[in-house]
Amino acid sequence: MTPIAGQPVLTANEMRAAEQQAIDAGGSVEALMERAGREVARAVARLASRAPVLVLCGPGNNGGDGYVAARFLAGIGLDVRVAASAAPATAAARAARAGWSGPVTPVADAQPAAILVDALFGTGLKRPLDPALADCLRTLAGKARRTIAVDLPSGVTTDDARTLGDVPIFDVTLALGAFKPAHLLQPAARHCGETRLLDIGVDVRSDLHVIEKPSLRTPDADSHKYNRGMVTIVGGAMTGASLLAAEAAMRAGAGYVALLGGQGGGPHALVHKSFDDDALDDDRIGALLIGPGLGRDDGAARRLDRALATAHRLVLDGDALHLLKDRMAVLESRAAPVILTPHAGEFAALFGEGEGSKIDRARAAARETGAIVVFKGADTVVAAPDGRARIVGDTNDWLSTAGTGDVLAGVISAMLAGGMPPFEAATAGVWLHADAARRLGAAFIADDLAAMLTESRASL
Ligand SMILES: NC(=O)C1=CN([C@@H]2O[C@H](COP(=O)(O)OP(=O)(O)OC[C@H]3O[C@@H](n4cnc5c(N)ncnc54)[C@H](O)[C@@H]3O)[C@@H](O)[C@H]2O)[C@@H](O)CC1
Ligand SMILES: [K+]
Repeated sequence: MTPIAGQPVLTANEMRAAEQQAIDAGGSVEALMERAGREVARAVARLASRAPVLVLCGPGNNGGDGYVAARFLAGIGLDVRVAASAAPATAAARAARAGWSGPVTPVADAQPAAILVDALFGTGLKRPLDPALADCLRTLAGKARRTIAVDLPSGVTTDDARTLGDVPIFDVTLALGAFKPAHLLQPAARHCGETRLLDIGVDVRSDLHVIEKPSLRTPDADSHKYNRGMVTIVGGAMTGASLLAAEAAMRAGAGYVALLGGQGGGPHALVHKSFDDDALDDDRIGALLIGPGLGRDDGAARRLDRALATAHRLVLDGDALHLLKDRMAVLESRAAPVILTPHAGEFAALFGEGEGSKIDRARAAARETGAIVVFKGADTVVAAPDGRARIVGDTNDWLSTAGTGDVLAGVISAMLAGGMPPFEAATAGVWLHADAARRLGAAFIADDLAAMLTESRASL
């Protein structure tokens, strides 16, 4: 089993191309399938603890993997039964079927077993499952003690991570050769349960990766508050949100955090200033954050216009994104980097529903604006205008509470002010935010999250 952090994520076509390269380099589909099936069998054997296994095989190569896995599992003495939804339709699947010496029953006649292995469809799924087959899959999954999907749960789309119909929630999904978007993006990801990556000997590359632990500079004898990074936050109607962002920026490592035009409060280390040209024109500002608690009235719009007119590196969040809708053209004219941190609603308001997966949409928005786009959610995606993208691998659904977005905006601002390039700053911020949430576990509030950043930052 390979750790998830830093791993490349491939679409169905990219995976096929990678497999083809392995074949062109002297391999064969059959050899890849043999390896995939053997790795699946190893993983299933560990999960099965010698309980009876039912393998469901589809017509394609996913089914082929199922037949090979069944052969290996029987070879180590497990009680294995195989049921097929259709006859094998590829040469490799036919060869795999021929290698299975036991009986094959129709899926409709299959008896439930403690361990269910779903090898019906993988990256080749084209349409919803036939209703009768989907029904059998749900029933057999419901009666199993443990459900394991080979490559992908049958019924989820690989690239845009949709569910076609009522797909069971699996306990474990064994990703073959590489993670695919469906393993990470919602709603498909939740149907995968715990995803484990199996190495099938295919060299995989992508400009989309799971976010990994960043490497950050620690302060040294030459450090002072300004070269650690100065974050200036533009305040507004709701001071609490600005204060959460401010505390997060400090605990993520910024050397100096100032709040302009706020209403007081927050840690003593936070510097309060009025919102005026002097405060904004300070060229020591490493990142200017506007949006958390800004409000949406004319005063807020004036503050945003003033912030956009500066030459500072900008992080735009919350209300600033709402107000940005009428000001998109300004982004193109800015020389200094901009990071946008929309959640789904803000994203749709700015860029529309768009085409394709969340990754495709984030990439298109980054290309269109020239900004780094942090498309937030349980499956946060960070995209750069040049096509690089990262996706969070470590999620905690307890982050769905008020103020956690303000905390993220503060962390990203601290990374940007500390001198990281904007794409790296955004991904490092998302990692720190997720790490703090992981440390907190459950039922935390945004204030706890901001406070926990000290530990996350210290762990790097
Ligand atoms: N290509 C390769 O070299 C390798 C592929 N591997 C496996 O192969 C899988 C991809 O194989 P395939 O491209 O054959 O695709 P799948 O096995 O996912 O399924 C494709 C087959 O199912 C049919 N189909 C699609 N949706 C259907 C539906 N809703 N109802 C009924 N039939 C439907 C298609 O017409 C086709 O016959 C991967 O997920 C992985 O498990 C592994 O064996 C490793 C090697
Ligand atoms: K499957």
